[in-house]
Amino acid sequence: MHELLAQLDSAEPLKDYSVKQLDQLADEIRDVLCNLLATRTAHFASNLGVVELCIALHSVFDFRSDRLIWDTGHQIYPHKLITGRYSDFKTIRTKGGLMGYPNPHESPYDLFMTGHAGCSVSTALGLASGDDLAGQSHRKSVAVIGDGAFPSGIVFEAMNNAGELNKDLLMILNDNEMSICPRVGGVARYLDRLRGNPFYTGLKQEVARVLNHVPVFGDPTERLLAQMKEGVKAGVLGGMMFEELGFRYVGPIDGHDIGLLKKYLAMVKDLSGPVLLHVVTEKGRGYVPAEQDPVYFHTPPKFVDEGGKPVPASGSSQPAYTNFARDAIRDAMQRDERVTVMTAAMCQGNKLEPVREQFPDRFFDVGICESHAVAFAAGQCKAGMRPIVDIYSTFLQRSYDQIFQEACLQKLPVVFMLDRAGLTGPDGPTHHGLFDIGYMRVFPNLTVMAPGYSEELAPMLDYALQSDVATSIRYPKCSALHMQRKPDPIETGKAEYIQRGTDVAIVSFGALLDQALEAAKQLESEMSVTVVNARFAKPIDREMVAEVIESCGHVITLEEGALQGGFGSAFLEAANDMHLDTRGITRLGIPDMFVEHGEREELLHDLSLDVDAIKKACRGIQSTVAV
Ligand SMILES: Cc1ncc(C[n+]2csc(CCOP(=O)(O)OP(=O)(O)O)c2C)c(N)n1
Ligand SMILES: CC(=O)[C@@H](O)[C@H](O)COP(=O)(O)O
Ligand SMILES: [Mg+2]
Repeated sequence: MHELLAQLDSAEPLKDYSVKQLDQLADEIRDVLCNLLATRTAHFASNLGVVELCIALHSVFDFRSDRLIWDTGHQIYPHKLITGRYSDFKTIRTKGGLMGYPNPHESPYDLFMTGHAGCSVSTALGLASGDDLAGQSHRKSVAVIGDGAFPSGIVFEAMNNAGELNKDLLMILNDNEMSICPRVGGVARYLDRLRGNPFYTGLKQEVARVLNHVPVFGDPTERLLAQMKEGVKAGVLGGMMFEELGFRYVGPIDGHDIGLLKKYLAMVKDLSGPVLLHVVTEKGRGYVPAEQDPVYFHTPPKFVDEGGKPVPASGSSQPAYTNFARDAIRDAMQRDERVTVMTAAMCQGNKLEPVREQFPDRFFDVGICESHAVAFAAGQCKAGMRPIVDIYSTFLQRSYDQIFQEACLQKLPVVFMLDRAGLTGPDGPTHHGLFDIGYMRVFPNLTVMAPGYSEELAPMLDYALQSDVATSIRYPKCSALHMQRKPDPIETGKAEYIQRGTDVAIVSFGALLDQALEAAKQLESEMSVTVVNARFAKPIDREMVAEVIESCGHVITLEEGALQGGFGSAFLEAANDMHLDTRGITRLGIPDMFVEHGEREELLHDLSLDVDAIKKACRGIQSTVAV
C-alpha cells in the first residue's frame, strides 16, 4: 500500500527519485497521516501542510550531515516517516512510542528535542557557526519556521545576529496564514502583503545571479533602488524588512509543488550568507475538513471519517479546569471593566473564544510572545487595569525575567492563570507543566495557589483580582473534581480541611485532591485519614503544617509538579522553621527527571501519584517511580 515509504530506511534515496515518485511519496504520507492521526489527538493540519516541503528538503539536502531544525517541532511527522520511522509510526504519541516532536534519541536526523516555538533560527545559526569553527563548513544549516512562530522576539534576535555573522544559513518561512488560531499582529500583516506578490512560477536562471548582485549592506536607499532595478529584471520584489536585517529574501513560492521547491532549494543552497525563502502552504492540505477548519484540526480529538465528514469519537463529558477558568475570567470581566485577559497565541487551547467574542477590547492575543505578554500585562496593571495572563505553565517559562522584574519587583498584581500545570499527556517533556510551583514560589510579591476542585477556581480568581500582589493559580489539563460543596472562603495562606483523622494526613496542593480523597475512602476501614486541600503553596498555612504534624505525625504531601522547590519542599521548610519533627513527612510529586509522553493516567501511575501509590504511602510503603 505504501510502496515507497515502506522501503525507506533513511531519506537518502529521495535524491534519486523523479518528481513523479516524490509526488507518489507525498500521497503515501498523506494517507498515513489522515488514517492514523484520526485515532488520537495529534498535530493534524500542520503536518499535512508540510508534506511537499519536507520531501523537497530531504531530496535536495542530506540531513545526515546537513542540519535541519523544524521550529517548534509539531510538524515533524512527514520527516519522521521518511527518516526510517515508518514502521514505528503507529506508536506516535503513545507511551513508549515515538514522540510527537523531534527526538534525537529516535534518530540522528533529529537534532534537538523541542516543542516550544521560536528557537529554530538561533540553533540553526549556532550550528552553522559551530560547524565553521570545527572546520565543517560544507554542512548546510536550515531552519523551517511557521508564520505563527515567526514573530517571536527570539527569531528577530537570531536574525539580527545572523545578519552580523553573515553565515550561510537558510531560513524557510512556512507561511500558511495560521498560528493555531488565525495569526495576528503587524508581522502577520506584512506577510499578507508579501503573499500578495506574484508567485515565482518557474526557476528564473537569473534569480541567483541577480540576488547576488543586490548588496545586502550599505545605504538602504541605494539598496532599495538596486533591488528594484534588479528585482524587476528577475521578477523578484519584496521582503525589504528581511533584506534590512541582512537576509536575502526569495519568494513567495508555492510550497506544494515539489518540482518547483526542489529547484528553488537547489538554488538557495548555493547562495552565500543568510537567506530567507518564503514558502506558501495550506494548513490541512489534502483533507478538506482540515483545510476548511485548520483551528479545530490543529489537534482535533479522535474522530471517524464518515464519507469525508469527521465525526468526533465520544470523549469525557466532564468539564475541564480550563472551562471553569474561562468562565471565571468571563464573569470577572463582566463584573469589572478593569479586568483584561492576555493569551500568547493559545486562545483555542484556553477555550477563550467566547471571551474574545464578548470582550474584543479587553482580550489580547499577543502572538507567540510570552515575555511580551507578561511585560504588557505589567504595563496595563500600572495603568490601573487588572490583567489576567492566561497561559500554559510550560510556556510561561519563556517570561521568567518579566515575572521577576516587570511584575514582582514593581509589586504589580498581575494574575497568572496557569493552565496545563501538571502532566499534559501525549505532548510529553516539552509540554508538561511541572516546574511552576518552584519557579514562582521564590519571588517576593507573588502568591502561589492551586484549586483542588472546580468550585473553588472562581473564588480563587476573585481573590487574586483583589490582591495587591501578583498571583499564580495553577491547574492541570484534566476534568475538574466536582465537590458539591460550597468552598470555604479563600483567606490568605489558609488551607481547607476536607476531612479530619488521626493516623495519617494527606496534604494535597491542587487537582490531585481527587486521588487523595479516593485513597482516604479506600483506607477507611484501615486507618483514620485527614485530607487537607492546601490551596496555597505561598504563603503556606503554617498553622495547618503544625497541626497535621502534631496530630498525625505521618504526613503525605501531594502535588502534580516537580518535588524540588515544590509544595512538599515549602511544607518541609515551614516545618523546619517551626522546629517540628519532619521525619514522618513523605513527599509525593515528580522526582528530578523529565517525564516522557503518555496518557495522564498512565503517567500518574508510573510516577506513583495515583490512588494505589497514595494508599501505599499512607501505609508507610515506599513506591518506586517507573517512568
Ligand atoms: C513558546 C510556545 N508558545 C506557544 C506554543 C503553542 N503552539 C504550538 S504550535 C503553535 C502555532 C504555530 O504556528 P506556526 O508556527 O505558523 O505553525 P503551523 O501550525 O501553522 O504550521 C502554537 C501557538 C508553543 N509550542 N511554544
Ligand atoms: C505544538 C503545541 O505546542 C500545541 O499545539 C500543543 O500541543 C497544544 O496542546 P493542547 O492540546 O494541550 O492545547
Ligand atoms: Mg502557520
